[in-house]
Amino acid sequence: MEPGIIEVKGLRKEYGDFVAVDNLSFSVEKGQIFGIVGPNGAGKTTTLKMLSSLIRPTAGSIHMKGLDIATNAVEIKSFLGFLPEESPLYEGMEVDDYLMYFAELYCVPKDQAKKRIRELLFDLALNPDGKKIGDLSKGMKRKVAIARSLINDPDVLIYDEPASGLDPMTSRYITDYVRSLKQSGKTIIFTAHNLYQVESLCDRILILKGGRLVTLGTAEEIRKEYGKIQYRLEFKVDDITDYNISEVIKEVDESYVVITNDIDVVNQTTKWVASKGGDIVEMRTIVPSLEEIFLELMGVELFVD
Ligand SMILES: Nc1ncnc2c1ncn2[C@@H]1O[C@H](COP(=O)(O)OP(=O)(O)OP(=O)(O)O)[C@@H](O)[C@H]1O
Repeated sequence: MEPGIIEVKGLRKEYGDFVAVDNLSFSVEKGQIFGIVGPNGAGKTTTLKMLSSLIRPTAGSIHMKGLDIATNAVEIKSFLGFLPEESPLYEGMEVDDYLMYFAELYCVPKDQAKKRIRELLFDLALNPDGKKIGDLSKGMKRKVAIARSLINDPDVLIYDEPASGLDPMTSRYITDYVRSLKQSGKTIIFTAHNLYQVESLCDRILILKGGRLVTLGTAEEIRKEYGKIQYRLEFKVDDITDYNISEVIKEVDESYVVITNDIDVVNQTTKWVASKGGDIVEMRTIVPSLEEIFLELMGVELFVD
C-alpha cells in the first residue's frame, strides 16, 4: 500500500509527568477527510498542534508528503493550513487587510492574493461590508479564520473544531464548505464533538480516549466492530404473568416492549404472543449511531425506549 500523505507513528506527548498523547499511529490518504473524536481532554488538540509543528512531540514521528516534520517543518508549513480551536484575530483590522497581511506572510504575490481573497470571501459567503473584525458575529469571525487558513492555497488542512459553538445554519455552512474543500482535492484532518457531523463528513474516523487510540476506521467499520444491532419487539397481550423468555420487558402505553440482541428471543416471543392470542404491534431493528457507539466505548450506559 502507498504511504499516506500524512503518516504518524508512535506519537507521544508528555507535559511534565502527564502523558497527553500516547503511542498514536495512523495514516491519512490524499484527498480524505479524517476525523478525530474523543471526550474533553482526550488529546485531540495536542495531536493537531504536533501535526502543525506548534508543539514538538516527546517521541514518535510525523511525515507529510514523505517529509519528516522534525527536520522539514518550514517546507511542510508551506502546504499546510491550520485552524486553531480558538483563533485570535486582529480585532481592529478590516477583513481584507487582515487576509492580505497573512498573504504577505506566506509570500503570496499581491495580485494573486487579491484574487484569492475575493474568491474566499465569495465561497464563504462572507460580506464584511467594511466592518472591523471585532464587530463581526462569531460565525463570521470563524469564517475569517477559515479564509486565513486557506490564504496560501494549502493541500493539507488541519482544523480544530471548525464548526463548534456556531448556530446550526453557520455550522452547516462550514460543514458543507469542508466537504467542498475535499472535492477540490484537499486533505483534511479535523476534530469535532458533533458525531453526526463527523459521520456524515469523514472518510475515516479515529476515536481517542486518554491520549490513546480506541479505534480507527470508516463509520461502517466502527459500527460493524462495536455496534450491537438490537431488535425491538412491541406486542399486546391480555396477560403477561407467565412470560419468561426475556428478562428485560417494559410496559409502554398499552403494550409490552422487549429489546434484545438475540434473534431467538424475538422468535420465541412472537410465538408466545401468538399462543396467547395477542398482537405484534411493531418489530424493528435498531442500528446504533456513531454517537451511541462512542458513548458506549466511553463507558456511558445507554437506554433505549
Ligand atoms: N500545555 C499544557 N500543559 C499541561 N497539560 C496540558 C497542556 N495542554 C494540554 N494539556 C492536557 O493534556 C490533555 C489533553 O488536552 P487536549 O487539549 O489535547 O484535549 P482535547 O481532546 O483537545 O480536549 P477538548 O475536547 O476539551 O478540546 C488534557 O488533560 C490537558 O489538560
